[in-house]
Amino acid sequence: MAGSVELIKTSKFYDSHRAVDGINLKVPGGSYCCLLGPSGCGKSTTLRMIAGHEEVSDGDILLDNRNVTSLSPRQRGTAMMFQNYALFPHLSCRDNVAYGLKIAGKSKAERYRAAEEMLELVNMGAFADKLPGQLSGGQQQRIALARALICRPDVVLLDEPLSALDPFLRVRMRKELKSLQQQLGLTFIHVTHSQEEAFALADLAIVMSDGRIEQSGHPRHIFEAPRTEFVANFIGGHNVLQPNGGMPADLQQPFSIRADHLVIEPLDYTPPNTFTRLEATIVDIEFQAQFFFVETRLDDGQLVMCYLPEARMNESLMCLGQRVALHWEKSAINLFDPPATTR
Ligand SMILES: Nc1ncnc2c1ncn2[C@@H]1O[C@H](COP(=O)(O)OP(=O)(O)OP(=O)(O)O)[C@@H](O)[C@H]1O
Repeated sequence: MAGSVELIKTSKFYDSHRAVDGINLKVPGGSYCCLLGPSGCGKSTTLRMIAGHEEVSDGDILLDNRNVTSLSPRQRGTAMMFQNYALFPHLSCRDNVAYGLKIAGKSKAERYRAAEEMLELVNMGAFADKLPGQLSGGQQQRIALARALICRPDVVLLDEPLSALDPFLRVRMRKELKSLQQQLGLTFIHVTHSQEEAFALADLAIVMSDGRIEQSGHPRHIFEAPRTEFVANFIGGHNVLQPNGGMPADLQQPFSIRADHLVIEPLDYTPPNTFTRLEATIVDIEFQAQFFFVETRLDDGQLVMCYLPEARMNESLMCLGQRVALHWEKSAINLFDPPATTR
């Protein structure tokens, strides 16, 4: 399928600072790929290099196996949608959407016909004559998307496209983005801070840290088996623990265990021998609708969080300061890659 993107040992230096550090990445055509990571890890720089808005310091970028590293944004067949939508405030929605075709030298009739088609595609046909300032955030986002799509790109690059929206609209618009991407069969590369957003959208999630790729793959696979301590901490829902005297002797290295894979029982409970048992003290309890978040402290000071479904919450057992026994099935332990092979 058209729209494959490949980065080969691609780096970006700002003076001596390595914003992106020799990353290798293959995004198959037609994928929904999310670049995910904390602020400053190099997501937007990577996206801008793919778009051609940022010069590559080292390495190559291939689009459909064609080396585009030194081509201008317009020569690449990509379209970019910016965080603040960057709509022209004095132009109607029709003219905003048609803008790319004007630059490409198309006639007014041709660009208006195409703009109206795109406006229909994003359900904004009725707003063609409005100015961006007359639209809600979600509507502006649809116009920005129509504008990005009008030149029929194979690859759409989206920099934090949902961050300006309130939480309710964000969830609605992310469903629309995904359904449009599937309907058009395009490659979307979407930058986000939000693990939840990336996991909901991506068939391919790329977790970045400090200019490098920590882990890439299907979100479900990343969640089931984070390869590094950083990934386990960043995606959330995991406890990263250091082995201590109370843990099985074969656990010699840090490991992670999912918060929803832990069981809390009274101290006198003895689990089957396929389980690890540790004693802990409850230090925090939060009600979070479908489940309770219970934080405990092991005797060596490590904090362990547990998600307990509401139905399993025993209010007499779960109170602050209570001593409890934590259990987890040994098979639920996730071991990280040895440091030398993680990057
Ligand atoms: N034009 C620039 N000049 C100098 N340094 C830059 C420039 N743009 C980005 N950087 C630096 O490069 C690193 C990566 O920045 P980038 O914007 O790619 O991160 P990001 O992961 O997208 O962050 P955020 O989520 O906050 O947007 C940061 O340390 C940033 O300060």
